Amino acid sequence: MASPSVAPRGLADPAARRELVSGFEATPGSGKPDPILVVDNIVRQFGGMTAVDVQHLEVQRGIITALIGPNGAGKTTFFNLITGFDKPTSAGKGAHWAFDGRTLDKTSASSVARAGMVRTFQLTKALSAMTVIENMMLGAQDQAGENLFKSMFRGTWRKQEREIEAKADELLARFKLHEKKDDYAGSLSGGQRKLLEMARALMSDPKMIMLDEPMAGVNPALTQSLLGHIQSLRDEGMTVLFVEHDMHVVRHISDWVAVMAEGRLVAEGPAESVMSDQAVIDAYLGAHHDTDLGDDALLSDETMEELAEQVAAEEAEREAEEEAEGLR
Ligand SMILES: Nc1ncnc2c1ncn2[C@@H]1O[C@H](COP(=O)(O)OP(=O)(O)OP(=O)(O)O)[C@@H](O)[C@H]1O
Repeated sequence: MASPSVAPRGLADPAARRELVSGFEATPGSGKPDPILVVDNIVRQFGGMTAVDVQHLEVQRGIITALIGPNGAGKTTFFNLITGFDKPTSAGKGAHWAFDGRTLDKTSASSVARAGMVRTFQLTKALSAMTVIENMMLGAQDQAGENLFKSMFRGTWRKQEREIEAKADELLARFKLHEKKDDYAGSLSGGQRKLLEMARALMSDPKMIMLDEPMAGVNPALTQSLLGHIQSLRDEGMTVLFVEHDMHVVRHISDWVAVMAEGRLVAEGPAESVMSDQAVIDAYLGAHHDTDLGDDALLSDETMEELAEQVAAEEAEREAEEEAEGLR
């Protein structure tokens, strides 16, 4: 029987997730009971330097997996390779990866997205010069590709456009960006940009969303809201794979953690055990000595509330200043 493409809602229950991951072997490349992504022999060299050399990785369907590792470990290059934005040096020489049972070895980036594996993109200069809703519509176009093009000729374009716009409106409301709909994306705050990047990726109803540093440049108040959004996607049955440097965030939301160092997968396991793994500590310390491997106390509700209050006070101050300027 074909495996379901979306995980059962049962994984919204933390106890069910703990039970599921407790059955995974905490070793690099370990097998998973229902992997949505299976990667074999992905090597990428730049000149004589091996940036990525992942022999085997399985990503379990329906949970949040974090991909961590020190600077230069190869995480972004790995994301680029499996989403078709770069080509492995091992292509044709044993490189193989499959998503939801479908081989993606020779697949273009747009076909990977259509298969349901969608990554977020940082807002480039060009995207920043477009409005929020235009970004959302473009997100749909990226993913719908040929089908959308064909439908324009079939005369169903208007209907489809209306449907897409309705979906964009719904997502913008969910991510509290609706009031910004007609603003330029470039005018959004760091956190709002991250929300837009996520909303844009969701326009294609992905099965797995891949987030590259979703918390970078986000203020503490929005961090909590972004974390909540990521968790709700998982609770609705989506698989999440994310690269993140902030270990507090990794500890807070990951169900499972995979660690890369010098291009290789060096550890896998639940966050707490991975972060006390000697190979992981060595990899981080070897790369840079000041890494904070995360102290959960800093993410307590009380701390988050304090930070949220601080941010609210700063925002109120800024608004008052802007108002005063407007009256002048
Ligand atoms: N286009 C390229 N040409 C040459 N070297 C590259 C290229 N892209 C990446 N590299 C090198 O490959 C290695 C892995 O880089 P990558 O950006 O994938 O690491 P990363 O784990 O994402 O790092 P960070 O956490 O700092 O973003 C680094 O040594 C980087 O300098």
